[in-house]
Amino acid sequence: MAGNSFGDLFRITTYGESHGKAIGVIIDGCPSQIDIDEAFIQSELDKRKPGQSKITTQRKESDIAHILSGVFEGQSTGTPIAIQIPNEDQRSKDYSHIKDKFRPSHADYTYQVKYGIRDYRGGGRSSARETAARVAAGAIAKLFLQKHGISIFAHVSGVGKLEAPNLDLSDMNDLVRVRESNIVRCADPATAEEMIEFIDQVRKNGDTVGGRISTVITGVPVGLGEPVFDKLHADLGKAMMSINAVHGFEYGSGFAGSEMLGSEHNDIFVAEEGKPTQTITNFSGGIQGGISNGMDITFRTAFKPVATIMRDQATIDESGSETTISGKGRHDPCVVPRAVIIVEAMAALVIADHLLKYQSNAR
Ligand SMILES: Cc1cc2nc3c(=O)[nH]c(=O)nc-3n(C[C@H](O)[C@H](O)[C@H](O)COP(=O)(O)O)c2cc1C
Repeated sequence: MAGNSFGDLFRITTYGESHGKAIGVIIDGCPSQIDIDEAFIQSELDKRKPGQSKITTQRKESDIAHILSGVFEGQSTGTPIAIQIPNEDQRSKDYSHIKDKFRPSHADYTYQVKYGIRDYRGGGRSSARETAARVAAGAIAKLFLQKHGISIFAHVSGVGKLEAPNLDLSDMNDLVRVRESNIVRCADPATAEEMIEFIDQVRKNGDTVGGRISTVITGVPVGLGEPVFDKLHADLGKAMMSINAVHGFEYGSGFAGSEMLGSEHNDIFVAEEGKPTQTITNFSGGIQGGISNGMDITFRTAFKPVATIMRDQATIDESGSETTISGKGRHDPCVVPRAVIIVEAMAALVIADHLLKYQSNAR
């Protein structure tokens, strides 16, 4: 199975399946002398772990990160950092009823046809359990970026047709506090309440619902991103689209920009002596020509309603015969509350990779 690594200079390789012994990540290229705050890595994993609230899957995993290498006396040594997270609460028998069946809109059919073998227990490698390894690596990337004054904030801005109003992004600490004060991780408390109620209703109906995550990255200097294929937004797009269940990515004005006129959409420069050049608006989402322009980087990621619903559905089995399938066990009615931290992690990995390219003077 190819494609288990991501990034060029700040590079991760993840391994492990949902119902194997453990999942983990090897991080290559993390610079030396970064303070590796283990409590921070754990707090990031805690935001993704299952069983957090009534609106997430009830699988119970403590998701304890074990750092196996690359850290000495609390600092990165510049050698590969390996982090392993054991699997605990597998209940693999919960999946025996779908052993020979293909879940509609999941990865069972494509994996079976491509590889001729698949770990049906929770989807094996196609399970979003793999993303815990990315969150651990993303935490290391965030610690590296912190040293350079770069911060990332994401929150749930939409669930189904519910949409949070645009936020004032000036106080990131306060936004994180509000986001973490509600189980849906929306930084607008009134919308959060509506979202929670809606997701709970969907869950009681045995169904699932999609949602959107908005992200802002502050403190990125001018010049990150390569001008042709490895544009900063292209790499962010790949990172986001590599997350399970993601169906859409847009940066800056995104699809709404295509409905505007150039005279409305152009970001006008303001030059003030002694200050970095700014633009009045930021429809470019902080990236022009594939290169960061010093403004906040903004993007949105859209997640589908995930496949496993607690209802009977028509499907086919491995012999191609028609059959029915019904979700059993523990599943997420809406994945965005847990995906917020995955989005932040993948964004951190992209920015860390591009920051290293920028520092190595690949301009
Ligand atoms: C945090 C998170 C949790 C998920 N939980 C579930 C789940 O409980 N049930 C499910 O069917 N899919 C779940 N998914 C989505 C599947 O992993 C994904 O739909 C599947 O691998 C097929 O890939 P695709 O949707 O990207 O095509 C989850 C995704 C994320 C990001």
